[in-house]
Amino acid sequence: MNKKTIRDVEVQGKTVFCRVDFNVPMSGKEVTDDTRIKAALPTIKHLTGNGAKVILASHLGRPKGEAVEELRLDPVANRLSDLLGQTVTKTDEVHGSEVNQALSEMENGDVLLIENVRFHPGEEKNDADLAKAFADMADLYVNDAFGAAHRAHASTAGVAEHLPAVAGFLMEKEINVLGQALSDPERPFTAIIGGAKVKDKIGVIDNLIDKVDHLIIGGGLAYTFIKARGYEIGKSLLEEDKIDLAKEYMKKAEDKGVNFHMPEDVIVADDFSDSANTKEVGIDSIPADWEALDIGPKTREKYDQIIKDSKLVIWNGPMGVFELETFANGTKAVANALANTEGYTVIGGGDSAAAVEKFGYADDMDHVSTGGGASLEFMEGKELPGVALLNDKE
Ligand SMILES: Nc1ncnc2c1ncn2[C@@H]1O[C@H](COP(=O)(O)OP(=O)(O)O)[C@@H](O)[C@H]1O
Ligand SMILES: O=C(OP(=O)(O)O)[C@H](O)COP(=O)(O)O
Repeated sequence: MNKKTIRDVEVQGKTVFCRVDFNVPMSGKEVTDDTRIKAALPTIKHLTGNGAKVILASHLGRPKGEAVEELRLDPVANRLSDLLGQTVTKTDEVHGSEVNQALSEMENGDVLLIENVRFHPGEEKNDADLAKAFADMADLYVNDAFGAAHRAHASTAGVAEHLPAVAGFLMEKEINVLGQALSDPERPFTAIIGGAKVKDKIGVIDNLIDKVDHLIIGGGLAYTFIKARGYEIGKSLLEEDKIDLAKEYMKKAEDKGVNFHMPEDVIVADDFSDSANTKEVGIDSIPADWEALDIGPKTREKYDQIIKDSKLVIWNGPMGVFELETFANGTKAVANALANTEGYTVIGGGDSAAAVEKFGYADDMDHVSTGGGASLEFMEGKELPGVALLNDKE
C-alpha cells in the first residue's frame, strides 16, 4: 500500500480522530460478535501507547440521519473498555458541546467514543461542515475502518481533506492481503456472493465476471436471479428493479465462459422463525406463501465440490439466515468447504465473518476480512474513497 500509516507519524501528545468500523452484529443491547472491535485494537493500542488522545468514531446500522435508541454505541464502548482494560468515555452526541467538554478532560492515552456518526444527517451526505467539525477536534486523522472504506462519508472521507491523514494497521493489512491475493489470482478462481444487501452487492457481480472462473450465488441475493430465470419465488427476498440486471449478468457470464451457479434446491419456510414449518424444494416448486431461507442439500453438495476444486475462493455473504439454526446448514456447508479446500480462502463481510467464527472455522481461513462491501469493491479494482484521500508515502 502506498499510503502513509500510523507508523509514519508522530502521535505523542496529539489528538487523533480515528474512524473505526464498529458496525457489529447486535442482539438487543448486546454485542454478539466483537471481531471488528478486536480487529481495531492494534491501532488503538498503538495510539494510546504512544501518548495520543484517541477520539474513536463509528457507525452502527443504518439509522438514516437520526438518533435511534437501539443503535447507540454504549454497548460497544463497554465491550471496548473490557478489551482494552481501560475506561472508554462515550458521548451521546456526535459533535458539539458535550464532545468538547469530554475532549477538554482527556489526558494522553485516553480513549473517547463519540455517538453513532450516522445519527447526524451530514455523515452519509459527506457534509462539508460536519467533516470540518470532526477535523476541528483533532490534529491527525487515522482511518482504520476498512469495512466502511467504500463509503464516501464525512467521517470516512470528508474529514481527511482537513488533516494529515494516515491508515491504521487494520486498513493496511486488509489492503495488502487482498491486493496480494488478487494481483495474479490462482485458478480456478471462485467467488461466492450471498447475503441480503442485494442492492449493494449485485453491481459487483458485473466486474467479478471479468475475473473469476466460477461465480456462485446464494443467500437472499439468489432469489432475484432465480426470479430472473423465470421461476416463482413466493415471499423470498426480491429486488424487483434488479431483475433485468440479473438477466444481463447471467448473459454476460455465459458469453464470457464463466461458470454461473445458483441454487437448484432451497429450504422454504412458512414463517421467518426457527419454529417455522419447512420443506426442501426445487427452485421450480417454491410455494407462493412461503419464503426460501437457505440453500438445499443438492446445492450444498454442488457448491462444496466447486470450492474444494478451486485454488482461490472469495466468499461474501451467508447462504441463508444462518442466525436461525434451522436455516444455518447452507452457510455451515460452505464454511466447511472453505475450511477444507487446498485453495487460498478469503472471507469478507461482517455477517460472513461472524458465521465463520460462530461455526468454529475462523482459524482455517487464510484471511477473514472485516469488510464485506468494501472487500468486494476493492477486489473489483475500484479505488476506495476511504483510502484515496489518505496521504501518499513520500
Ligand atoms: N434467503 C435469505 N433471506 C433473507 N435473508 C437472508 C437470506 N440469506 C441470508 N440472509 C441474511 O443476510 C444477512 C447478511 O447479509 P449481508 O449483510 O449482505 O452479508 P455480509 O455482512 O456478510 O456482507 C444475514 O443476516 C442473513 O440472515
Ligand atoms: O457492515 C458493513 O458492510 P458489510 O455488511 O458489507 O460488511 C460496513 O460497516 C458498512 O456498512 P454499510 O453497508 O451500512 O455502509
